[in-house]
Amino acid sequence: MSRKKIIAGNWKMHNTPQQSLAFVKAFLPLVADHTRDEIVLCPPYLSLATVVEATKGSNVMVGAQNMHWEVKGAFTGECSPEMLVESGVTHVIIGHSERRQYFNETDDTVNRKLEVALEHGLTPIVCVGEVLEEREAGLTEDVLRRQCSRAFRGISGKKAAKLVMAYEPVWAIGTGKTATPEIAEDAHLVIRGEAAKAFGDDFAHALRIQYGGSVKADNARTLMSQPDIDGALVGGASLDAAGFAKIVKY
Ligand SMILES: O=C(CO)COP(=O)(O)O
Repeated sequence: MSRKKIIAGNWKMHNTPQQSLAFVKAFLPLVADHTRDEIVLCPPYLSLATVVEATKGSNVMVGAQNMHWEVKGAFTGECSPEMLVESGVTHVIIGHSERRQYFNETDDTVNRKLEVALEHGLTPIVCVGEVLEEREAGLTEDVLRRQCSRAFRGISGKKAAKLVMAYEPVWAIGTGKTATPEIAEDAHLVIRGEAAKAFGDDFAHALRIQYGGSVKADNARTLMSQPDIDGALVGGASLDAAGFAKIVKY
């Protein structure tokens, strides 16, 4: 079975609503005929509505970069799954390493968010990946197994059908140091193995696993030609419409 690749741009804290609109206007014509892959833009919260509106009827979907696990409540500064769904958002990134590093995201909160995202019909993109010290200490596989098994805890394969995983080695994010296709492929196999343990072989076989970390137009094709790399989660290089379109069309 071939897995449809999913290529997502994580804009992080870039692009005001006006800047986002200008991006979408430039980007849509460049990818209008592209049906081979799923294309997702993940703007910051305040630009979500603008991007949803501007991409309506197109082949581009919209994801959030985070969300809370509760539907409502006294959680100042947070955004709920219900709010995302009502805004026309279809995808949500969960457990990005920057959230783990700067905003106290843990394997446990990732698990709670994953469960709630699935309950609300969102397509979760769950990020896992080791930091440099862990890789150098030979702990990559342990870290990936732990992050995956904790993220999947208590979740049924039936419910998890929409799940997308992203392998983002932290040492490759924003550093220009891309993982070699072999390193990425090995990590993807570990993640697929954990999915098989949690949800069964058929599920794992259908699961899409993106690679993220210094993906550029000139390395996208090599990465995505690996058998277990099913797309890309692109940071810096997704901020330029023409450049990101090139990645999408790798
Ligand atoms: O964190 C990333 C995507 O979520 C990757 O960022 P860069 O593509 O800028 O390395």
